[in-house]
Amino acid sequence: MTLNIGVIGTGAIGRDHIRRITNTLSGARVTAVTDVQPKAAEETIATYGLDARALATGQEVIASRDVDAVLVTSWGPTHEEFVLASLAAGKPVFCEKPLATTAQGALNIVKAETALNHRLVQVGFMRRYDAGYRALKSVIDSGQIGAPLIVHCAHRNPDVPERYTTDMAINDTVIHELDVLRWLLDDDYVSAQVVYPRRSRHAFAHLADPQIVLLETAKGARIDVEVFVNCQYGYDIQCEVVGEAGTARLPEPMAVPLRVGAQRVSAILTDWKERFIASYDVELQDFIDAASEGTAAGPSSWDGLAAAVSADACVAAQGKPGAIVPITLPERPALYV
Ligand SMILES: NC(=O)C1=CN([C@@H]2O[C@H](COP(=O)(O)OP(=O)(O)OC[C@H]3O[C@@H](n4cnc5c(N)ncnc54)[C@H](O)[C@@H]3O)[C@@H](O)[C@H]2O)C=CC1
Ligand SMILES: O=C1[C@@H](O)[C@H](O)[C@@H](O)[C@H](O)[C@H]1O
Repeated sequence: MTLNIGVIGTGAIGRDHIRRITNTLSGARVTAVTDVQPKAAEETIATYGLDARALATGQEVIASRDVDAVLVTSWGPTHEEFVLASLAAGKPVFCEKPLATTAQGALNIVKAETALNHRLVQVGFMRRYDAGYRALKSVIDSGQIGAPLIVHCAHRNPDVPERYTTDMAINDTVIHELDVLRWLLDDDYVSAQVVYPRRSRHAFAHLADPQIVLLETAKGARIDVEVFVNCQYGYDIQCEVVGEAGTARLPEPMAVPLRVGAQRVSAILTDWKERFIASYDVELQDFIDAASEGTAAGPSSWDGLAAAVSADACVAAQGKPGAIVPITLPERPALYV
C-alpha cells in the first residue's frame, strides 16, 4: 500500500521533505499540498512533478479523502491547530519542530492524543536519527565515560533573516538541543538560565546574538549551549559530553582533509539541509512506515511538550539575564512511558 500524504506549508523544509518523499524514500506519495501563498503550492507541484491537488487551506488537506497522513511544515504558530485537527480526523501527523510555540499548546496536543490512547504524532526532532548523535548516545549508554557531568554545546548558523528575533534563538534554534540532550542523557531539565556575551556586530540591532543557555538536569548534570546565529563561517553543531571517566564528542560531518596553498583545511557545511540530510531521510521513512500501520513512532507529543516547557523557561530566563528559572514537567501519561 502507498501512503497518501498531504503537506501543509511548501516553504524551505516542506519542499525538501516533498523532494525526499517523491525521489528518495519508499512507500508514500504526496497527493495534496497547501500554502497560504497559493503560488508556492502550485510551483511545488510543478517542480517535483507531483500528481497532487493544491487545496486552499490546511483544514481541507486534513479532511481530504485522498490524504491518509499529514505533514505540517508551516510556520511554528500554526502547528498546534493543524496537529489537533489531524488528531480529530484520526490521521497520523508528522509535525516539524516546534510542536507548538507554547507549553500550553503542546499540552493541548498531549491531552488530545492521550484521549485517543493511541500515538499518531511524530515531532520533527531529526537529530535523534543522526548517525553521529546515535553513536555518541551508544558511547554514553555503554558507561565508558562514566556518568555524564557536564555537556558543552554550540549551535551556530552563518546568518539569519531580519525577521529572526531574540526569542527565536530558543523556540526555533535551541529547541533542537532541548530535545536531543534529554534523549542523549536520558534525563530531564530542572532549571534554565540565559546570559549574554557582547553582541556581535553582524547581528541586526533587535537581536541578542550570541547567547549562552545554561541548563541543570534532574540527575545533576550541567549544560551550556552557545547559540550564535550570525557566526558567519558556517553551520556548525558541536556537542561534547564530559563524564566521570572520560569525554565523548559528536563526530564532525565527513569532509576531505586537504593540504593546499600552504594550509591544512577541510570544508565546513553552511546549510542545515545538508548537515542533517541523512537524518531527515531516516526520520521521515520512520514516519511513513509507522503511519502505514496507522500509528506514529519516534519523538512524541510528550517530547514536544517537554521541549516546549523547557523553551518557555528559557524565554523567561532571557528576560531576566542571570536569573535561574525552574522547569517543571507535568506528570507523564502512560501512553508515553
Ligand atoms: N527540523 C529542522 O531542522 C527544521 C525545521 N524547520 C521548521 O519547519 C517549519 C517551517 O520552516 P521553513 O520551511 O524554514 O519556513 P518557510 O517560511 O520557508 O516555509 C513555511 C511555509 O509555510 C507557509 N505557511 C505559513 N502558515 C501557513 C498556513 N496557515 N497554512 C499553509 N501554509 C502556511 C508559508 O507561506 C511558507 O511557505 C518551522 O516550524 C521551522 O521551525 C525549519 C527548518 C529546519
Ligand atoms: O531548525 C532549524 C531552523 O529552523 C533554525 O532556524 C536553525 O537555527 C536550526 O539550526 C535549523 O536546524
